[in-house]
Amino acid sequence: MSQSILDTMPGATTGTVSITDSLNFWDGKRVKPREEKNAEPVFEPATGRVLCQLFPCGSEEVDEAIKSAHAAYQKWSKLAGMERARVMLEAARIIRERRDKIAKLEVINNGKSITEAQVDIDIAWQCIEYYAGLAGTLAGQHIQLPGGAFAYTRREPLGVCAGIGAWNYPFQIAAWKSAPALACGNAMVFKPSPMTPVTAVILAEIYKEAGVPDGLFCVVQGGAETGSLLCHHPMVAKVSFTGSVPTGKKVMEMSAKGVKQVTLELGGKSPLLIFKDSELENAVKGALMANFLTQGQVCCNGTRVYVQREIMPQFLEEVVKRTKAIPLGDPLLNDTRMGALISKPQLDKVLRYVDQAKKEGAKVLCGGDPFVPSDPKLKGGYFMSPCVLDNCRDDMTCVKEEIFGPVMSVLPFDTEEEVIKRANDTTFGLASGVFTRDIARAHRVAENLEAGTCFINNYNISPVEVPFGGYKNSGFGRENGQVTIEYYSQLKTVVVEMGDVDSLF
Ligand SMILES: NC(=O)C1=CN([C@@H]2O[C@H](COP(=O)(O)OP(=O)(O)OC[C@H]3O[C@@H](n4cnc5c(N)ncnc54)[C@H](O)[C@@H]3O)[C@@H](O)[C@H]2O)C=CC1
Repeated sequence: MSQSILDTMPGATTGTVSITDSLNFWDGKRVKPREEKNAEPVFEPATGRVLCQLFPCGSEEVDEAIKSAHAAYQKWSKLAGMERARVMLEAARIIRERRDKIAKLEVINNGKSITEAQVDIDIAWQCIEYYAGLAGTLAGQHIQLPGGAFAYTRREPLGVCAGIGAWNYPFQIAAWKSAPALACGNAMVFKPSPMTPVTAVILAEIYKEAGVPDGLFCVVQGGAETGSLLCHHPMVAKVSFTGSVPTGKKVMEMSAKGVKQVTLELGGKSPLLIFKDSELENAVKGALMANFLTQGQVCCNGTRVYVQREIMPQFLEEVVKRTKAIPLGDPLLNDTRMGALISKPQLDKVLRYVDQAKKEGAKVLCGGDPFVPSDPKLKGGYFMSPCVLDNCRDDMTCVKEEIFGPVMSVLPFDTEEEVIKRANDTTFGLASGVFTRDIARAHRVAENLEAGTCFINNYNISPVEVPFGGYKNSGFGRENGQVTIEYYSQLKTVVVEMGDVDSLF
């Protein structure tokens, strides 16, 4: 039981945890893999040790999970919103109570710093609490028609929804997808990234403990194959996906075959515009928040930092000073602010981007190297020093492609008109940001940037009340906020005749 792994967390340190519990969950319990074949090792990023083995679910297991979700859906969808809310609030309470233990387990599997993981878990329970609050408000409309006839609409769930997650926010993504789904009366089968399989099943156990019907939130483990089984399954009504653009396109294609609804939360290469009238210290802090959370592996990061030419020297001096001072190392230590990247291949990929940037003429002002902490147990970890690149141009690879690592590209600009054009010259459109003291400019820039979010005088804050999602290739549909109810429900119109049928025939 998860209790046991969570209960070992208070004393756990980096490099000491192994997980042998099975990581699938349906019918209200952990389920052993049917066959222990095609095992994939799951690593602890801070040490490079094997944390556990992942056994991908095949078609029979996926089918079993979906059927168990469907049975739960039939019970759950008949409850009043207020009844669902009560169970969800209990789940939120349990998460809040175990927050530090869950955060620790998340760090061991993901490599991010404990301070950040604690925030992630807080955002997860807040999201469940928020949608619990909305569950009781779901309602339709009443429309009067001629002759006393009338119509009304019912907001109904979709059925079994599939959630497919990325590895950068494992527990939080599972909460962001399941909370609105469950609030609307749906069930969910969730597939975490095969690199971070460990905490979604803790969420499943907590929902169960809070009182959801068995099967309401299931976890199937696996990679692309298991994910495509979910997308193709005829009993899945909707797929909500977080991940890369190429995979998102495949998910949409597969879902189209069954006319399933999709929400796609994909990658980005977001611009951050810093005008010369900005409060410089805040702008610098904003640029760090826009680039270095979760070792830079954040989809909405503002990795193209456009700085107005007049303030470039002061900005660079301050940003480099603060970047060099980021405490890097054992992610379970409270003082650490940057941990390890998710995997060796991801680390190598990010380092290659830095090399490529140098070849194309960028100047490394700091970082961009592999980092070996002095603690011997961290020698095999996937660490690199956070990097600031100067002398960047819009046509460079590091400015055009999503790096998904701690690499900030800084570019000079002269005018507002010019920088908006350059900022929008991308196929992505997830987020954007602007620092300025000029209130009219701030709103004008926000209006003109082609992105799903624009942060004014801050960056990367994501309160659960606020919708989150992309423009252009960064996807569509939204997570968080009231609007997400629309993406997990459908409207039924009921038309009521009060007189005789006026037939044309
Ligand atoms: N917009 C957003 O909210 C976020 C976007 N991302 C994006 O995700 C990427 C990094 O995450 P990864 O896990 O490497 O992305 P990925 O696209 O490789 O995988 C995402 C998920 O899809 C699954 N998957 C892979 N192939 C599949 C297929 N053919 N059918 C169904 N499922 C499949 C994976 O197993 C994983 O669970 C980055 O590009 C990043 O920008 C990451 C986090 C948040």
